[in-house]
Amino acid sequence: MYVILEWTRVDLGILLGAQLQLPPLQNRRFVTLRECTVRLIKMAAARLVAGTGSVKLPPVTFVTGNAKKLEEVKVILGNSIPFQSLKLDLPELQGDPEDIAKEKARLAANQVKGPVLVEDTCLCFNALKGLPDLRILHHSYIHVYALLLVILWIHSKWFLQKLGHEGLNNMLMAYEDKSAYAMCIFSFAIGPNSEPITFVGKTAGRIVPARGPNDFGWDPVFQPDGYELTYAEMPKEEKNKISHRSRALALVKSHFAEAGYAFDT
Ligand SMILES: O=P(O)(O)OP(=O)(O)OP(=O)(O)OC[C@H]1O[C@@H](n2cnc3c(O)ncnc32)[C@H](O)[C@@H]1O
Ligand SMILES: [Mg+2]
Repeated sequence: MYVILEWTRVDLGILLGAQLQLPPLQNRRFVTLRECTVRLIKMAAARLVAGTGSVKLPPVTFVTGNAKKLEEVKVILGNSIPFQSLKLDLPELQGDPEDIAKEKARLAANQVKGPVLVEDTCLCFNALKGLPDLRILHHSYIHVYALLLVILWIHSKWFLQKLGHEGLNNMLMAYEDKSAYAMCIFSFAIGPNSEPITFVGKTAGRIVPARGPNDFGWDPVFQPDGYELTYAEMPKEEKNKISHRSRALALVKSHFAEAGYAFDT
């Protein structure tokens, strides 16, 4: 039976963790008793196997073909997780965002033959009713698609390249609801044969006519809630404080801290 525990720093998990000399499970408000026990046992077992009190890993490889992503990841992670980067053009997969991220991690781990981190990012519009067919969208916009309730996510380079910033705005022309969210999913695979795990970060905002430098994807058309500036207009440090990417990476960092990985240098 699952028992829901309110997760505080003085609860059962912390007490168990302290007994086992394990780091606390961070950033979790609720956790099942079963999940807590399984995690603690897994971490303890991994450390016993490693024989050193921590799990030893070769350096993590962050695989991306996008230099702008890499810039942000470097700044956000700082020295918290030692990693190297590798530019691989992985296929632009379609489907459920978490599945895409996991598949990317599998493909990357198979090539790297070691621990990898990948990410998949998408911009999701809340208003569009119906999946657009790009060819029709280009000519007569959205009239044909008024009936189905759908969240459209724009997660491929190809989509943005085809439509441009104006095209993204045009898609929402007939709708009052310009709300959207940016979503980033990191996936970590410890090696080629391990099941990848995912970490999701989201930032809510809306789609606006393009403003600011045009050097990173859809940044000029996304204005996060609570701000008068688009991502592109914000100083980088400001974007990194509230971005979908930094929120997902906060979870990645917590995971690494909980697992207590140590890295070969
Ligand atoms: O090799 P990967 O990591 O897949 O790099 P990519 O450029 O293909 O990246 P995605 O598939 O995740 O992203 C799809 C599109 O979203 C854009 N994008 C990703 N993160 C963004 C961000 O923080 N702000 C604006 N655009 C972003 C990116 O430039 C692509 O055009
Ligand atoms: Mg991609």
